[in-house]
Amino acid sequence: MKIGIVIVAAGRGERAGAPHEGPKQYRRIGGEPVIRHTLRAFLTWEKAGPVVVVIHPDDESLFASAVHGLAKADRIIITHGGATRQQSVFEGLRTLSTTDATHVMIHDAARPFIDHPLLERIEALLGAGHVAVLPALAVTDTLKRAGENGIVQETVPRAGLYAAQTPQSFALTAIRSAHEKAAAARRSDFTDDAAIAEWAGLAVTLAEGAADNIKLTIRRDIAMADEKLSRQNALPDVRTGNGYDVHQLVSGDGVTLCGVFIPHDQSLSGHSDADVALHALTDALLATCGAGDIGDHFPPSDPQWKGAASRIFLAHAAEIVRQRGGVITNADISLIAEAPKIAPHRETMCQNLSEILGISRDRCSVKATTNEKIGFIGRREGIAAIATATVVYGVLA
Ligand SMILES: Nc1ccn([C@@H]2O[C@H](COP(=O)(O)OP(=O)(O)OP(=O)(O)O)[C@@H](O)[C@H]2O)c(=O)n1
Ligand SMILES: C[C@](O)(CO)[C@H](O)COP(=O)(O)O
Repeated sequence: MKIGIVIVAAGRGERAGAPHEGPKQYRRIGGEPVIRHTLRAFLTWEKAGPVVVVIHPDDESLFASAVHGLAKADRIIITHGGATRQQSVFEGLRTLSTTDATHVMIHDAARPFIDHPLLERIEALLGAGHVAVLPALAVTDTLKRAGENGIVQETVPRAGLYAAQTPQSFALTAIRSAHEKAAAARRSDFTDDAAIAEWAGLAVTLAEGAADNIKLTIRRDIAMADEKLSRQNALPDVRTGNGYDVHQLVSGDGVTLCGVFIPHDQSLSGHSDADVALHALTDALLATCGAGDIGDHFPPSDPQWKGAASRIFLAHAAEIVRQRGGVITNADISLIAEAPKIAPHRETMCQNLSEILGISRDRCSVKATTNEKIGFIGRREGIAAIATATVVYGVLA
């Protein structure tokens, strides 16, 4: 099973009003265009195959700037839509049929809160052989039918009634031929693909929808979505990372710890200057943004790092953190060493951290303990370091 995605984004959003603000799928919520949120959800879902986006011919440049810099956006196949949602979906299906997709999830660009658990529920049903899957929520309000005069005519029993969502998902050939049949029958009044599937005689299976997966339809929906995301974005994104490193002690004339050379009757062995403390802190910083570890950035197999000062590694990690929008708020290192004595050098070590990381001295801490003569550290066979970094992301965005 290969699941292709069709995202329809060719509508004009008339019910959202304010045409001078552009189509609703390009308006900004939480600082980004609606469609960027929608696309990110699919592009980051590892089971997604080809992604077709159906846009209006007038929106080429709006679309290009909406996806600019979005990870994996180069996978998107763009096609042009028609005058109705039905026609736009049909165009998307035609385009998707040129790929190796066997199934399709058809989604509204105007539903930016789609989440992976819902995609997984649908995928499980498709995988179990259901030809058409409709995410929907049971209606919970009491339903009334009213005349144009605003007078209620009846209360409609809500038992068995569901509000349809997207992505409505199908075996690709089945939904494509249902659309072809509808076009041949000149039926252009379907508001969703499940309705076309039902009309064509396909069995449509319900999947539990998601309360957050609303369609932005009127202006208020967009304002509420913006408020919701802005509230989320306002929460501090505080992350901590930890790092651990150990290097062997061999006979020598001193060790470098936190950038300070301490004369000693042993040295730390390693490819670089073997500054175990800065290595642990480098890993801790990288861990706050999922950027791998020190070995990924400075492989020991690379001769250019032979004898290198480890402050280079730490400065590089700090730069990665900054590029990803992080502000380093604390750096804490615990050294575990039987000897040499660390205490006389702690202040210089903290000042080194402060200078390399570009943060104030009071945000840096170096502590040391012996290992009570126990184990490899106690036997002076090695020195270990544990580091914790605290970084706040997004505050400068
Ligand atoms: N000709 C159309 C009409 C709609 N859509 C897309 O279908 C989704 C759901 O449709 P809807 O909310 O009705 O969007 P609009 O048609 O844009 O809104 P309106 O009906 O208010 O004009 C939206 O992502 C919309 O861009 C589309 O691709 N092509
Ligand atoms: C497909 C759909 O999102 C399912 O709820 C919806 O039917 C499309 O939009 P419309 O507002 O009904 O035109």
